[in-house]
Amino acid sequence: MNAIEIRGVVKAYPKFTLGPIDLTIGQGEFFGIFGPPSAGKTSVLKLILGLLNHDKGSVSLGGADASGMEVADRNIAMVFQNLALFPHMSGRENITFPLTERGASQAEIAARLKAVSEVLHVDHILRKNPAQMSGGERQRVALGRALAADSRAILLDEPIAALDTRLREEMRIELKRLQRSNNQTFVYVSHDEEEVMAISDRVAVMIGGRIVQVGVPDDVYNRPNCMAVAQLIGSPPMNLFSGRFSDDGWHFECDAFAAPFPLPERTRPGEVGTLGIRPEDIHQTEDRGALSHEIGISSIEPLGGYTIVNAMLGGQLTKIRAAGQIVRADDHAKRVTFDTRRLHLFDAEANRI
Ligand SMILES: Nc1ncnc2c1ncn2[C@@H]1O[C@H](COP(=O)(O)OP(=O)(O)OP(=O)(O)O)[C@@H](O)[C@H]1O
Repeated sequence: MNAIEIRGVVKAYPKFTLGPIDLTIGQGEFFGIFGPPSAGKTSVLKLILGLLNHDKGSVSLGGADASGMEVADRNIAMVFQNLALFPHMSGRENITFPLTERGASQAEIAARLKAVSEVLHVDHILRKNPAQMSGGERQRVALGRALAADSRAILLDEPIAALDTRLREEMRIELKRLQRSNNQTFVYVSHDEEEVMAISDRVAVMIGGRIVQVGVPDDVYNRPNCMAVAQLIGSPPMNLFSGRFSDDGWHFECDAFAAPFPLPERTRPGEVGTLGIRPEDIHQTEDRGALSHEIGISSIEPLGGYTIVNAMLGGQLTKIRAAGQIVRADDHAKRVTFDTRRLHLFDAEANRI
């Protein structure tokens, strides 16, 4: 049975319309929602939690219609970005708050606290107040509170955005481990594509109040269904060349180049379109054939294990991701070739061909 089903949901704010949203999240799934600021990600979580009433459509939880169901009856926990811990309560009181609220027995509270402390390693902070905790500790307490409630699903809204990079990476691994060991449904919102791609079983990409693509991270990265997703996912973003598909159906022509690419049958000869190529799919070559292009290197950014080469290709700035540490522009070839198995073609409406 699906943990969460959203069907045709629309919510109109005065200046923003969310939806229509259709989303199915499976029991035990780690589901990521990714999108730029103001895409509507938090609003989707609020719909699930019951903090937001929709104008149209339906939300079901565990197969039951949740319309009109009170927040407390939905049995869903949420970890907010600001964590929303009670400042006057200790770590222990914060974690056990939902259990105390619903009148759980002292024995149950003790058992749940023990279980949560074991997985989150929070024993040493149970007596501290939030003001005495580090960012990572507060984070653990907020998660502990969500886990202690033993809810149907946990919604996490940018839960680690405020932490430093190293701690974020640690927490990411910990979150995934927790979710797996509890086999609990997690819905994880982030505007950090690397984070959401690394942690999620499936990802929904939201833009302007709509979900534009849902898929496993590999699919969203390798088969973005429109140019907007292609540009949002991947860093540096995909290089896009606008041009047209030649009349003979064999070439893509643009200002930067006209080259024979094995265009799929679905492309319409003579139509305008866009060719996309990810920075890591452009390679150095000595070959001077029709599939190679001359570049003029404008700058290089050595980033440790790889180097970003900023180059002009037929007048267009093109990002190339080269393996290894390149420190001088002269150490990179002045010709490149595209991996033709990894081209992305988009039609005049910016949809994937
Ligand atoms: N209660 C509200 N009343 C009116 N407009 C709202 C309300 N809540 C959200 N909005 C608007 O809806 C849009 C989406 O907001 P939402 O917080 O869902 O997006 P988000 O993707 O989570 O953004 P962010 O990443 O910046 O947190 C925004 O333009 C916001 O101003």
